[in-house]
Amino acid sequence: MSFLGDKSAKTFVAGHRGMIGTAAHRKLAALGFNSIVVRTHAELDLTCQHAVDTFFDAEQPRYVILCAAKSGGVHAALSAPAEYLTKNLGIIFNVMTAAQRCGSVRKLLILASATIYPEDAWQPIPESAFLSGPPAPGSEWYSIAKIAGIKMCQAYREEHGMDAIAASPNNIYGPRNPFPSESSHVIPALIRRFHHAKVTGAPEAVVWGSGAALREFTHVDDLVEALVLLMDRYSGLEHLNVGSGEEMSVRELAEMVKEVVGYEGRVVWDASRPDGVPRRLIDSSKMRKLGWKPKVALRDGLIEMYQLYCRQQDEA
Ligand SMILES: NC(=O)C1=CN([C@@H]2O[C@H](COP(=O)(O)OP(=O)(O)OC[C@H]3O[C@@H](n4cnc5c(N)ncnc54)[C@H](OP(=O)(O)O)[C@@H]3O)[C@@H](O)[C@H]2O)C=CC1
Ligand SMILES: C[C@H]1O[C@H](OP(=O)(O)OP(=O)(O)OC[C@H]2O[C@@H](n3cnc4c(=O)[nH]c(N)nc43)[C@H](O)[C@@H]2O)[C@@H](O)[C@@H](O)C1=O
Repeated sequence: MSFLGDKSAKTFVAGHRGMIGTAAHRKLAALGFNSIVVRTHAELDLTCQHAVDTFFDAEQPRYVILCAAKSGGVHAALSAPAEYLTKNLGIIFNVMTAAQRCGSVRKLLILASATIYPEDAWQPIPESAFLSGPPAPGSEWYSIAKIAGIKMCQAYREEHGMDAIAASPNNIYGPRNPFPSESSHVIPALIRRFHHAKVTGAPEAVVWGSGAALREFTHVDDLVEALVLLMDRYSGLEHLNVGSGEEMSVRELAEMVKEVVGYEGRVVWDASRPDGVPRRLIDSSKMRKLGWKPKVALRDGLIEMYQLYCRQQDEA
């Protein structure tokens, strides 16, 4: 039976309070999945192997979508290398070993990342660039855990016949409650900063780096459409890229966020902050061949996020 034909099966969405996990949970509920299993971080620490084993033995899920991770933006990943490496390795290791051992799991999907690729990879980066060189410095701690996750999916498929797959998304953005902190990814950080500058009447607002870095932004609702498609129709050894294909500079992004927020002051670039890799555009043609087509235009997604931010500010 396919994933979409099996909506009463127990489906564990790990990390359902995070940005992607929330959207995945919402999407599955809307599709009619009626046995979704969730645990908060406080209820189940996925870095604790014994707790994860006990949970899988008790719940016996049939499907697992692993959205839990130690995740953050360019600065956060640079400043906590040990945490990014060990927590992400621990979560992936514990969930995959427990899923294999408990025997109930028919399919498992992990979220890798487009940061797995080397900085000098051909752009748009195809899946075949995987392990063609070391991952870009700065985020390598996080990336090595994601690389290990992809290799674990491949090893478990080869040795145990486990249907374990991996998606590698590029920069994802979308609604989230509570709104992410300043140390998070670029889009929520800029919404916060431009809004604050607007309401305080500040003449200028600071944006990190040079503005020259190129990034590809994909709305979280489009990503979860891809995840559902992968759960339903894909059972390959290779991880698949998920990105909108729309590339822009951080400078262009900052101008768009500024306009959506309605801030009329000046943008000042803080060159002491990291740019990260100069360019990261992935080739998602394999995902598109499966039938995936991103729908949310960046400007519309930004408007939705800013409205949410204003509502949250009003309620606070
Ligand atoms: N956002 C992006 O641009 C991209 C994300 N990804 C990957 O997608 C996945 C989801 O990302 P995203 O939704 O943005 O991340 P978030 O940080 O929004 O969510 C991660 C969730 O995982 C939970 N979590 C963290 N550690 C543990 C733990 N030890 N035990 C249980 N739960 C835990 C967090 O809970 P708490 O907050 O309580 O710690 C949080 O709810 C991650 O694997 C990430 O690496 C890949 C590419 C791009
Ligand atoms: C796929 C991959 O995607 C992400 O990696 P990232 O691209 O490094 O993410 P970011 O959102 O931190 O930065 C993007 C760009 O934006 C610039 N920038 C400007 N001003 C701010 C700012 O205020 N904050 C931040 N964070 N960045 C800023 C910053 O200098 C950089 O050039 C992670 O989610 C990673 O986990 C992941 O998996």
